[in-house]
Amino acid sequence: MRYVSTRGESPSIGFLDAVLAGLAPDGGLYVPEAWPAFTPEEIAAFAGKTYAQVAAAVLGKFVGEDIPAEDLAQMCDEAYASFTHAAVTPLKQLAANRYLLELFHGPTLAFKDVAMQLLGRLYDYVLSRQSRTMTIICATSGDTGGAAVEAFRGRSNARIVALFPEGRISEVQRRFMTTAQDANVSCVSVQGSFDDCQAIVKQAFQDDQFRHAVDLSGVNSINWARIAAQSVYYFTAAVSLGAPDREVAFVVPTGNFGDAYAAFVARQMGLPIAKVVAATNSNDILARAFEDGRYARGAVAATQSPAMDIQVASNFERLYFEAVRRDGVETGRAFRGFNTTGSLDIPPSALAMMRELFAGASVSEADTAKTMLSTLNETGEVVDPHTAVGLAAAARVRLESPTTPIVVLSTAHPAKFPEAVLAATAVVQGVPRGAPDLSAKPERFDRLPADAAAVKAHVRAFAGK
Ligand SMILES: Cc1ncc(COP(=O)(O)O)c(C=O)c1O
Ligand SMILES: N[C@@H](CCOP(=O)(O)O)C(=O)O
Repeated sequence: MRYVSTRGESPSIGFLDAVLAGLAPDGGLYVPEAWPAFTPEEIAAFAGKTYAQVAAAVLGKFVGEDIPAEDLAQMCDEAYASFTHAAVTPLKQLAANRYLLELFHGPTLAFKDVAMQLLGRLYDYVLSRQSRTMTIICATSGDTGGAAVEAFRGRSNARIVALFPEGRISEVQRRFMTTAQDANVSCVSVQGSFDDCQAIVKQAFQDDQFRHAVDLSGVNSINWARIAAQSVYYFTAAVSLGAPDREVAFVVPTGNFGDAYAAFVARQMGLPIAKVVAATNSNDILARAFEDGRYARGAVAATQSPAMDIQVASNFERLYFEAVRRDGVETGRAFRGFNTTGSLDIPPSALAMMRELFAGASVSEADTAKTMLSTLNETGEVVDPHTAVGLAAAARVRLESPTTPIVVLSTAHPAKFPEAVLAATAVVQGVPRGAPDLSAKPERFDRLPADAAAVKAHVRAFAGK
């Protein structure tokens, strides 16, 4: 399996090289050169398999010859043994044809653990064989950073720098990063937004000298292994609801568009997905793009669902690339232009292709809070504000067939956002049994301006390069 850049100007590379590379040298994102697929019989055979077994089968399609099947299977077994629920990502029925897919049973209580627990092992596997130590940089609006720190802390062949926007993530999210005392972890509070943090990460990858000096890698959803690992739960959920003989729709709380795009990947591989609704908070760049065909950045607003306070949805470039029939020159032109002007007009044929699968829905702050309360009253479930955005969007979904099950992704445990949960529902939400109480642990982080040069200097000093 080879990987090509969405901007068409970088040579194709193998799976492990794509994983370690982060961004392609031309500034694009890596995608598979051709889509691997399962037959309906192969998908049906996932029924009754463990999560780790399905993960190994799905990931195996992307890994190709780069990792022997038994090694990949062992990594999947170990990664998903770190989850506290036997099903790893259990489905919970809320009403007729309405389900929650709980993705928060990993060590940092957010869906990011699903991919990150695997990535930590994948890096260890490759880097130990190459006797190499890489510097990982990641931008976070709260959850990627914690999951990445947890997955990489204490590892001898990787150091990690997590950039988070100052004052714009919850205290629990921050503590999942900043209480790690391991010498290979550096957390940085950046005086700016998540978009600033992500732009700095992308700039760092495009500085060849810096990239080589620190041996840079990235574990945001830039990294194809993140997307591949996140496509697995669409298979397990859909199969348990009757796929491949029955279509399923998904509502995905969305920010950087990695998770919703992973649903597209699952469909490319043969999973019958009727619809994917990208549910946003008031940072609604994607909802607007699917609605009016204009992908245009707005000012970032702080919301109760801070992990989705994003106005530049990195993975939209991957979808655009598909929608313009894999024209790398056009994708490069469009996204270089977007970086300069802050907007791009989606060609009508590309928009039509996107709308075959995707719809957007933007949810107000008032509706998010109301949904947390009504979900508690009607189902007894306390949900986090990101999940509530998904549930509120799901209430608006009209599908061609009313019997198609609608699965809302529950992307974080409510304990990560106790203030928002308390304000909306009057419930005092503590961390679940077995999860660490980080509230009294000392924190350790640096503060920097939203400036790529300052961050790169910090990373060099941290890496000793
Ligand atoms: C809790 C939570 N929900 C939803 C999202 C949005 O996911 P994505 O960025 O893949 O669109 C995030 C951030 O990634 C998150 O942390
Ligand atoms: N919401 C994310 C933002 C980064 O997304 P990623 O999927 O590209 O890592 C976060 O919580 O950090």
